[in-house]
Amino acid sequence: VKRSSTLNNNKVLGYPISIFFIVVNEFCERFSYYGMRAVLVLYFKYFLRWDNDLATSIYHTFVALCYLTPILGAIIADSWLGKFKTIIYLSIVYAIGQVTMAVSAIHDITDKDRDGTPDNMTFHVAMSMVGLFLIALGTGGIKPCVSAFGGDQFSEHQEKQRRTFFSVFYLCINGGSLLSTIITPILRAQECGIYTQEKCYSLAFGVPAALMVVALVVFIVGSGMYYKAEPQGNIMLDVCKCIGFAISNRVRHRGKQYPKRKHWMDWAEDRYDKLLIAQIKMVLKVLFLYIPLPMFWTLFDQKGSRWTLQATTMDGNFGALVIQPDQMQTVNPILILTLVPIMDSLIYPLIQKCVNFTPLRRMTVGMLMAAIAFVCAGLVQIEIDKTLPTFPSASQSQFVNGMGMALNVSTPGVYVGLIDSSYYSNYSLVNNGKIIFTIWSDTQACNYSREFGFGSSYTFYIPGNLVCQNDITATEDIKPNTAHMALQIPQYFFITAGEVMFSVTGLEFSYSQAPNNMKAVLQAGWLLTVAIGNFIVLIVAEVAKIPEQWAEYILFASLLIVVCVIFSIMAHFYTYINPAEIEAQFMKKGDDNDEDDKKQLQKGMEMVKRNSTGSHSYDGDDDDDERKKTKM
Ligand SMILES: CC(C)C[C@H](NC(=O)[C@@H](N)Cc1ccccc1)C(=O)O
Repeated sequence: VKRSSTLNNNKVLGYPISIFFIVVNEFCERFSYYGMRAVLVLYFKYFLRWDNDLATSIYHTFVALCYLTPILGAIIADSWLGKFKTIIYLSIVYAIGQVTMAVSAIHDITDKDRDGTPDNMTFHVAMSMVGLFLIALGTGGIKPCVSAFGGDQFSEHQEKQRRTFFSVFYLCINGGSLLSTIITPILRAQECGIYTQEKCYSLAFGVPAALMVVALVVFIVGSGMYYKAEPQGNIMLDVCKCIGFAISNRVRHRGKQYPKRKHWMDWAEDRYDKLLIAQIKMVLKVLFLYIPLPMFWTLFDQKGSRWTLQATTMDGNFGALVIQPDQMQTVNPILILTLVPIMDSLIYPLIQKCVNFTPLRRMTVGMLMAAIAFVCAGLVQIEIDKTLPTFPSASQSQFVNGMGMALNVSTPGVYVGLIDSSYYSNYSLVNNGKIIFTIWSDTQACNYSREFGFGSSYTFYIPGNLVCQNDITATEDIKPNTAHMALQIPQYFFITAGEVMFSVTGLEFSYSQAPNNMKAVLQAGWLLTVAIGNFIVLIVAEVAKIPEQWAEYILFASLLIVVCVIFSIMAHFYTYINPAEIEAQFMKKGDDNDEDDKKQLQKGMEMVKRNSTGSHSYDGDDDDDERKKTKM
C-alpha cells in the first residue's frame, strides 16, 4: 500500500517516472563498464607491455571480480544501507576507479626521457590495478541493486509493466555497451600526449569515467521520485545460518535412535521457521542446477580477450569502414538488439509449435551454440595460422641508413629517431593505411610514403645518394594480415544466439523459481556463475598450456559439450515450481498447527510433482499458473 501511494502520483503511460532515471543510469553505467573493458586487453598488451597470456589472465581475473562483488553489494544493501544509498556510494567508488584508470594511462607522467614510453612501469601497473579493483567493487556492487531497485518502483499490480521494464533494461545494457565498444576503440586509436604523441588510452578510459559521473548525477537527480524500500535485514545471513544449523543438527543426531527426516534441510525445523526452510529448499534446487553453468561463461567472456587478440592478427578493412580489433565486440550488442525481439516474437513461438521449448531446454541449446561458436573460432584460427609468420612483431617498420651522415625519420605522431650513418633504427609502430615519413639530415629533407596493411612489417633501406621516394627500397618482413575480420562474424553470431537463449532465459528462470524474499540471493548466485566461469578460463589456460590457439578453442568447445550433456540430464529431473503457491500454503495455515503445516507443504510439493508429468506445458509466458508445474 505504501509503495502504491508513493509511486503512482508520478506516472507516464502507466510507468513510474522514476524508472526513466534508473534506465538512463544503467545505459551510462554499462557504457562506462563495457567501454573501459573493450580496450583493456590491448592496454595491457601495448601500454603495460604484458604478453598475451598475462593480459588474458588479468582480464579474466578482473571480470571474475566484477561478478563476485554483487554478493557484497546485495549484503550491504539488504542489511545496512538500502539499495538507494548503496548505489550512490558504490557509484562514487566506481567513478574514482575509472578516473584512476584514465590517469594510469597517461604515459607522460613517468616519461622522463620523453621517448614516448613510460619510464616507471610499476607506477602505471599499480595505478591500473587499484583502478580496476575499485571498478570491480563498484560495478559488481551496484549490479544486483540497480535492477532490483528498478523492480521495486512498481506496485504489486504492475506485473506487466515491470516485465516490460526488465526488457527495456536489458536493451539499455546492450545499447550502452554497443555505443561504448564503438567509441572507446576509436578514442584509443587517437594519438595524444604532452611531450610525445602516443595511443590515447587515457582518453579511452577518461570518457567512460565521465559517463560514470553522468550515471551518478542522473541517478541522484531522480532521488525525489524513487520508492526507497528500507533494508529488510540480511536474508543471505539467515539462509547461511539456517543451512549451517541443519547440517550441524543432522551431524549431532546420527544414531539409529533418531528418526530420519525427508530432506536434510528438515533438520533445521527445530530452530527455524518452516516457511524459511521451504524457501531455502527451493533456492538450493536451483543452485544445484547452476553447478554446470559457469562453463558457458568461460567461453562467453573470451570474446573480450582471446577473440580480440585473434582479431589483431586479421584484416579489419571493410572498404569504407576500417574496424579496430577491439571494435569487433560490438557485433555482440548489435546482434542482441536484433535477436532478442526476433527470438521472442518469431523463433520461440515457432519452435514451441513443434516441441515444448522450456527455459532449461533453451539454456541447453544456448550452451550448444556457444560450443559451435568456439569451433568456428578454432577454424578461423587455423585459417589465420596459415598466413602468419612469427618474427618480427607485427605493424612495425625499421629504417637502415646507408648514407654517410646521420638522418632523422618521423611521421605524424611517430618519431622513428636519429639514425647514425650506416646504422639502423629500432622498429616503430605505425598505423595502417598510407603513411608519409619525413627524412631529414643537416643538408636535405624529403618525404617518403607507403601503404601499410594491417599487421605488416617493413625494413626500408636508405641509399647513400638519397633523393627520396624512388631511391628507398623496402623489404616486407611480415605480409599484411590477409584473414579478414569478417570471418569472426559466424562465431559472434553463435555466441550471441547462445547468450540470448542461455543468459536472458536464465535470468528470467532464476527470478521465477526464487521465493519472493530471495530473488536477490538467486540473482547474486546467477552472477556468481559468471565469476566462476572467468576463473575457469584462468585455470584451463594455465593447466592445459596448449601452444596452438586453435586447439585451445576446440578444447573449450569440447568441455562445454560435455558440461551441456550433464546439464541436460540434471535439467531433465528438475521440476518447475511456483514459489508463490508453495509459500501461500504456509501463509494460509499460519503457525497454529505444525503437523498440518508439514502436510500442507508436502501436498504442495506433491501436487507440483504430479502435474509436472501431466499435461501442463511451459508456454514461455510469465503467467505463473501455467508454468508452475513442468518438467524440462
Ligand atoms: C550476460 C551478462 C552477464 C550480463 C549483461 N551483458 C550483456 O548483455 C552483453 N551482451 C553486453 C556486451 C556488450 C559488448 C560486449 C560484450 C558484452 C550485462 O552486462 O548486464
